[in-house]
Amino acid sequence: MLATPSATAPVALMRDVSHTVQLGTTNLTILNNISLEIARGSWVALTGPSGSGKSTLLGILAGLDTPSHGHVRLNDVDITSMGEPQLARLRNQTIGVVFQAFNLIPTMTAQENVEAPLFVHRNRSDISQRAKAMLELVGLGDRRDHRPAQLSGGQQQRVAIARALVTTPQLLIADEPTGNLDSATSKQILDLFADLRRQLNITIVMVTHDPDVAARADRQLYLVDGQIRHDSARAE
Ligand SMILES: Nc1ncnc2c1ncn2[C@@H]1O[C@H](COP(=O)(O)OP(=O)(O)OP(=O)(O)O)[C@@H](O)[C@H]1O
Repeated sequence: MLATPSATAPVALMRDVSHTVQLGTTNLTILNNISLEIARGSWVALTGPSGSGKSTLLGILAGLDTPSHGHVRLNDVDITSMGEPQLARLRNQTIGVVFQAFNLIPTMTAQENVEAPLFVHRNRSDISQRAKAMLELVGLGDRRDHRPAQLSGGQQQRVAIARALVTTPQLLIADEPTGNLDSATSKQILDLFADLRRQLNITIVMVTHDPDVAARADRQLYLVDGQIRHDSARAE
C-alpha cells in the first residue's frame, strides 16, 4: 500500500538532483544539483532558454526518468529507489501529463482517449461515466464521439487534459501545453487550468517559453544550464 499523503507535505520534492548522460567519451551534465519543493495546490511555471534542462527536470519530477544523483519524493514517498511496477502505480495515481503535441490516439474517439488510463486498474463499470464527466468538465460534453482529427487544436488539448486528470492525480505536469495553440486558444486553456486547479485542488507544474503563459502561474522558476537561476518564491 502507498502511504496516504499528508495535507501539508509538498506534493513533490527534489533534493540535490543532478542528471548526467554519457555522450561518447564525455559526460554531459543536464541538471546540476537542484533542490526544490512544490507546494500542494501551487501553480509553477518552469522557464529558461532552450536546452537548459526544463523537460528533463519535468520528466524526473514525474518519475519518468531517474536522476543520476539525488532524491525525488512524490507525496512524501521517495521514488528514486522504487522498482518500475510500484513506480508505474504511483505515477498513475499521482500524476497527469499533458504535452505540446496533445499525443491523442488518432483512431479513438475523445471518450475512448479519456477512458484509456482508467483501464489499468480501476473497476471497469464506472469508466464510461468518469470519462464522460471529465469531458463535460473541460467543456467537451458534446464532442465525445469525435476523433482527434475532427477537433480543433484547443479541443484536442482539452481532451488531453481530461485524459490526464481522469485518474484524479494531485499533480498535473504540462510540457509547453499551449505551444501549438494561437494566443486566444492558449488563454482559454490557461483559464481551464485555473478552473480545474480550483475545482479539483490540483498542483500544476508547466514548462513554457512564453512569458505571458508563465505569468499565469503563482511561482516562476528560471533554469539556466541545469541550475535554478531564479525562483520567484525566493525573490524579495
Ligand atoms: N538522453 C539524452 N542524451 C543526450 N543529451 C540529452 C538527453 N536528453 C537531453 N539531452 C540534452 O540535455 C539538454 C537539456 O535538454 P532538455 O530537453 O531538458 O532542455 P529544455 O530546456 O527542455 O529545452 P527546450 O526548451 O529546447 O525544449 C539539451 O542540451 C539536450 O540536448
